[in-house]
Amino acid sequence: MSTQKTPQTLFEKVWNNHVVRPQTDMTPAALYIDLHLVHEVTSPQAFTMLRQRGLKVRRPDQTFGTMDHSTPTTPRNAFGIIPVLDMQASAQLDQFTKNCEDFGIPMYSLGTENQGIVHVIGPEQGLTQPGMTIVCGDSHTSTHGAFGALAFGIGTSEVGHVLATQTLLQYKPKTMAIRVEGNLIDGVVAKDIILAVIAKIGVGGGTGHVFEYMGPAIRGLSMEGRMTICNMSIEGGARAGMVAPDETTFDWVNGRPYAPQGEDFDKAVEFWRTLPTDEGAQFDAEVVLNADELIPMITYGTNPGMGMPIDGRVPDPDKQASVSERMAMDKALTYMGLQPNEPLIGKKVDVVFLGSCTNSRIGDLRLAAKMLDGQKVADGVRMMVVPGSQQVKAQAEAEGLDEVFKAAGAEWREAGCSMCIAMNGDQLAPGQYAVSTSNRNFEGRQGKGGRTFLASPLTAAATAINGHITDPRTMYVPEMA
Ligand SMILES: CC(C)[C@H](C(=O)O)[C@@H](O)C(=O)O
Ligand code: SF4
Repeated sequence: MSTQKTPQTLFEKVWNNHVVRPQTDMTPAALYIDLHLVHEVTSPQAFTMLRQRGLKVRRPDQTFGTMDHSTPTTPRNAFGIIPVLDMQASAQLDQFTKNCEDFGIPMYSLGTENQGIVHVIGPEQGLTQPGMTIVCGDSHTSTHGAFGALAFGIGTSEVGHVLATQTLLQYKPKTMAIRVEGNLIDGVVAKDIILAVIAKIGVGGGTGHVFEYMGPAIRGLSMEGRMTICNMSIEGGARAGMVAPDETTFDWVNGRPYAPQGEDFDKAVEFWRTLPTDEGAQFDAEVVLNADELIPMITYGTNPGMGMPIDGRVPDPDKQASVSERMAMDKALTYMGLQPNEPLIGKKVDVVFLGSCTNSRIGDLRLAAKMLDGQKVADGVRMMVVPGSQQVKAQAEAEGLDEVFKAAGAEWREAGCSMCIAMNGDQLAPGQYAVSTSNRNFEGRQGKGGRTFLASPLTAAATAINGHITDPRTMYVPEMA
């Protein structure tokens, strides 16, 4: 009898480790959830359901809350408090505090030292660890997959289910390998990789799949770069995105407050080393990209798949293969106020937004600060710098990055989702153009009538200086990568 085990992918290992009840032809699998993150927007009805049914939270110790979406990012008042002027937001935040208190869930409230965007604080606190299952009522939960966790967004009724049972009903997704060969050239960063992936496969390209990003270019990325990439997996239609854990991962997790400590950490690492995809394991699909050929990317349209190399021209709807593609592109270009074949370099912008769970970590801020050091944001351009968490903010201030941004004329704000979603007072005015480091460019996403170009922090900083869309390679400081 052969003792050889069938080679497994990273996803399959994590999935199999968490199946409580296997999937059948008729029913989904029940998966055990190691970490459940909650925020103020998608949890209220779930808590209402618990109250109505007289249920408790099954594992409050594996549940964690933070305030992020509807929190203002305006400066603190004389008492060090961030005032919430919007009545609805204020009521939502109060309700969230009450829900977490009533059910015994630890939570970071507005302005406190660890508060921030849910997908920034999980990794930062060491809550996010390799091999875990992680869910949150938020599509960008895919971010946590950068650690080799299986992490994905769930709906509000599922939030209730996980709160009550610590399990989730799921059909097993397929797998897709996204192999990025070669090495990035100067001025090209993780955000450009993921924008290129989505431009290649389209916003529906990953539907029903979990991505595993692999290859030398991914191995060469910092944890922050890997998080940027996993974050936008959902924008390629995927259920989740993962990167196999390695030394970069272990070093990053080591010493964080909720990470295993001392000997426990060593034991954990031993286990984490068993997680990477086995030689010969099969994926259901594969996509290959070459990092050497990538240049900075930017979107021109109203979904994240409408992206192109920054030195390209806006595509012509008439040249699209199908009627539906022609119509979609026509509509997008009309909304964006762009002409077919127009170059984007040189296009004037009104706002530059550096922030969101895609690009608001310390590495993103350092990158932009290097570009902005000693420079000025162009006249007539508003640049907002919004750290992803209070910890990122404190770190940036300790390094003097806030001074660089302020001296350049940018706004230095409190932590939160901010203009990524425009539900907290930070938003574009109708017709305004923004280069944004966030992940979504849908119509009205950053404010009614606002028009978004998604790009990297480097492209954002270069654009802020010139006041028009700029290829960061033309302003590149060598030691920047
Ligand atoms: C509010 C929440 C449901 C939403 C999401 O799930 O992604 C938000 O975070 C977003 O980015 O659009
Ligand atoms: S920063 Fe943007 S994408 Fe991320 S969780 Fe907040 S609203 Fe969603």
